[in-house]
Amino acid sequence: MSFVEKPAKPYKIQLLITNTSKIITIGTFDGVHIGHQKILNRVVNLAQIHGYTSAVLTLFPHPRMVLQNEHSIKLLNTIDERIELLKSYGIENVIVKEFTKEFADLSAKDYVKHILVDELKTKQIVIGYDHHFGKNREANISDLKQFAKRYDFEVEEISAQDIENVTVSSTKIRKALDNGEVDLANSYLGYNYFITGEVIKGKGLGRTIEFPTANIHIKESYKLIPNDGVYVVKSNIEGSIVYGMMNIGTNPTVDGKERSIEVYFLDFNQNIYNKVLKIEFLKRLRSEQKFMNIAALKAQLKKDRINALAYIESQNE
Ligand SMILES: Cc1cc2nc3c(=O)[nH]c(=O)nc-3n(C[C@H](O)[C@H](O)[C@H](O)COP(=O)(O)O)c2cc1C
Ligand SMILES: Nc1ncnc2c1ncn2[C@@H]1O[C@H](COP(=O)(O)OP(=O)(O)O)[C@@H](O)[C@H]1O
Repeated sequence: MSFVEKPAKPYKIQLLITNTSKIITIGTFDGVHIGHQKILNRVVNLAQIHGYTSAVLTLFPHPRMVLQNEHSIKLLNTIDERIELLKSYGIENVIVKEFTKEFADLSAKDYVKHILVDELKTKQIVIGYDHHFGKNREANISDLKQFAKRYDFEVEEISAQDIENVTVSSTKIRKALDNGEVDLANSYLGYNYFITGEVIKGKGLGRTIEFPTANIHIKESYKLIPNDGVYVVKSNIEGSIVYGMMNIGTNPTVDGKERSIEVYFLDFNQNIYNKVLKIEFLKRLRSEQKFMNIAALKAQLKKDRINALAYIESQNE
């Protein structure tokens, strides 16, 4: 199977903005990693103390996609995944603003007055010391503190020290995944890196070698796919945890041209065409190889299965 890179469609998100006083933090939060989680925790705790709604203002598409027209940029989460992750850490109101050229052109004052104060009813902002905002990133945290006095909200600054103490970054996680180091990425994320996609028809070859594979189609072309290779993975299929081994690559043995993502699920025999699966990466087993023939590939798949089972057993002890 293949997944075709389509240009990202303009994304319209209609999410309810609650009509309540809010404590918010603002950012891209790509990955929602352990550093982000610390900030989210602070927002959730303060919201409870003050009786505010905890909220995140996040922008989509990524500013670089819009301002530099960079379509090659890959993100750790699709926008839907980002919303779900933010909610899973206790954020009550996730507000996604479409990042357009017009949005980027808002002056710092208009952004604070119209969006943060009037529209979102912000009472407190938790934000990093180096945050910039408004047209051309014209305003900084000391400007924000001036606005706070004028419009009656509070600013809690996260210090340079606190930010440097968190040695994790979205960039580091992207690099780890580009190298296939999923266990390193998982330790930075605080959860297992995952993809979400629909099971589509492949060439029908897998079944003939007794390794049927679910071919996964990810509709968001900006989603980062880990480096080509074979991985132990896990999914929840209709309430049951199912382990599997995934191949990401071009299937050189059968002279494949396009990159595909396919999973052979262990101890599993169900038709799952058209189902949308969330699949977590657990461990990298090996690189994709070109074998002499299909029999050699099949022999390797049997070895992969033994290695995958040994890994799963070692984790479940
Ligand atoms: C765990 C796993 C590992 C694989 N490793 C390789 C590999 O190293 N080289 C390769 O050419 N194909 C590899 N494949 C892909 C097979 O070539 C592929 O499953 C087969 O072509 C069937 O494709 P289909 O589902 O589109 O019919 C692997 C598949 C799986 C599930
Ligand atoms: N153990 C399994 N792992 C993955 N898919 C399975 C398994 N058992 C049955 N299936 C089903 O078989 C399909 C894969 O069969 P396969 O012969 O590889 O065809 P295709 O190339 O069209 O995906 C999957 O999409 C799924 O619906």
